[in-house]
Amino acid sequence: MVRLESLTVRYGDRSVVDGVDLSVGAGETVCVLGPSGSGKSTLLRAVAGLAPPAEGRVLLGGHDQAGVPVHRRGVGLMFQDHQLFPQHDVAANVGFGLRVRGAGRTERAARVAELLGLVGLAGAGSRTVTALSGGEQQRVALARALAPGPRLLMLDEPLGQLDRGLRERLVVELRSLFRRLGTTVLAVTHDQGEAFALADRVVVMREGRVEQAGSPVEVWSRPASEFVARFLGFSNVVAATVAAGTAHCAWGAIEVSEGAVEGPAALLVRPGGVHVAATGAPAVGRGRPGADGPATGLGCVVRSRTFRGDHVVLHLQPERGPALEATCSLRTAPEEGAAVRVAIDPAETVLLPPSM
Ligand SMILES: Nc1ncnc2c1ncn2[C@@H]1O[C@H](COP(=O)(O)OP(=O)(O)OP(=O)(O)O)[C@@H](O)[C@H]1O
Repeated sequence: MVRLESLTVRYGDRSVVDGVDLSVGAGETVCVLGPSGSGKSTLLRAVAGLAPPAEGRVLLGGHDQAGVPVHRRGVGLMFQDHQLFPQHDVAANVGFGLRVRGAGRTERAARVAELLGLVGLAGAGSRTVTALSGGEQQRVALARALAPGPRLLMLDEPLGQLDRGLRERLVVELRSLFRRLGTTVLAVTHDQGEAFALADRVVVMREGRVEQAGSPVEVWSRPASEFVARFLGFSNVVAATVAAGTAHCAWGAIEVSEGAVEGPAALLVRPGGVHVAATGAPAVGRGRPGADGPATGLGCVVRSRTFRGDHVVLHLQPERGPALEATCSLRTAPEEGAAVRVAIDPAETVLLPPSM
C-alpha cells in the first residue's frame, strides 16, 4: 500500500528525514515512534504530499506520487489538533470531504450516519462541535478522515491532547475499528504506550533515520540499540565486555547466551530481572567485592521508592557501576535508605551493540 524508498526530506541543508525505507501492507497499522524532532511528522507530510522529497520516492498502491497533489493521493489525514470547523455541526464536519467530492445530500447523510455509528457517536450529527468533549471531538475528526473511504489513513499524534484514561480507551477502540474496516494506517506518536497498543509494527526513528522496525513484541523484547532501550524507558544499561558466554560489567559477571558476539557491548537489565534481598547490614563500610565479582550479591542502597499501583519501583545505588532500577511487590519493597543485595537474572538481560 505504501512504499518509501530512500526517502529524504530537507529543510535548508538539513536532512530531517534521511534515506528512509519503509513499507506498509494493506490493512496493516504501522506506528512511527521517536523523540520530538526525530522527523516523524515530516515523514507523514511527505507521504501526504505536504513536504516534497529531496531524494527517494513515495509509492502508494505501487504508483510513484511525484507531482501528485495532496487531494489526489487518496489519503485521510488526522492531526493532533483535529482542526474541526467550529461554525459547523458534527454532521457537516464529518461530511466535509464527501461534499468536496461532490456527493449528493442523501448519500452524504447516509454515510455520515454510518460513520457516526462506527465511532460511537450515533445521533450526534446536529450537535455543535465546540460543545463536545475532547474525546468526542477526536471521534468526529476520525469519522471525518474516514468518510471519503481513504486507501490510507494517516494519524499524527492522534490522541496527543487527551487525558491518559481516555487515550487508553480510544486506542483499544481504534484498533478494533481499523481491524473491522481493514483500514491501512500510518500513525506517528511520541508515546510508546500508544504505539505499542495500536500498531502491528512499530518503527523507531532517530534523527531522521529508522533505528529499529519490528512488531511491538520484537522491539520491546529485543531493542536494537541503547537509544531504543532508553527511549522505551529502560534505564539499566551498562557498558560490558563479552567473553566465553559471560558479560563482564560494573555490576558483575552475567551469563549471556553461548552464541553472543565477543568483545565490547552494552548490557540492558530489565527492572524485573533485578531481584532484591534485604541484608540487614549497614549500607556503608561494607567490604567491597572484586570489581568483577559475580552479580549475585551486588550491594546497593535504596535511594528512593516509587509507588506504581500494583508494584514498587526501587532506585538503587550499587556499590559499583551506574544506578539500577528494580521492581518488586508492595509487600516485599525495602524502605528508602535500606542496604540490600541484588541478584541479576540473566534471562531478563539483553545484549546491545556497544554504545557510541
Ligand atoms: N517547515 C520547516 N522548516 C524548517 N524546519 C522544519 C520545518 N518543519 C520541521 N522542521 C524541523 O525538522 C525537524 C523534524 O521535525 P518533525 O516535526 O518532523 O519532528 P517530529 O519527530 O514530528 O517532532 P514532534 O514529535 O515534536 O512533532 C525538527 O528539527 C523541526 O524543527
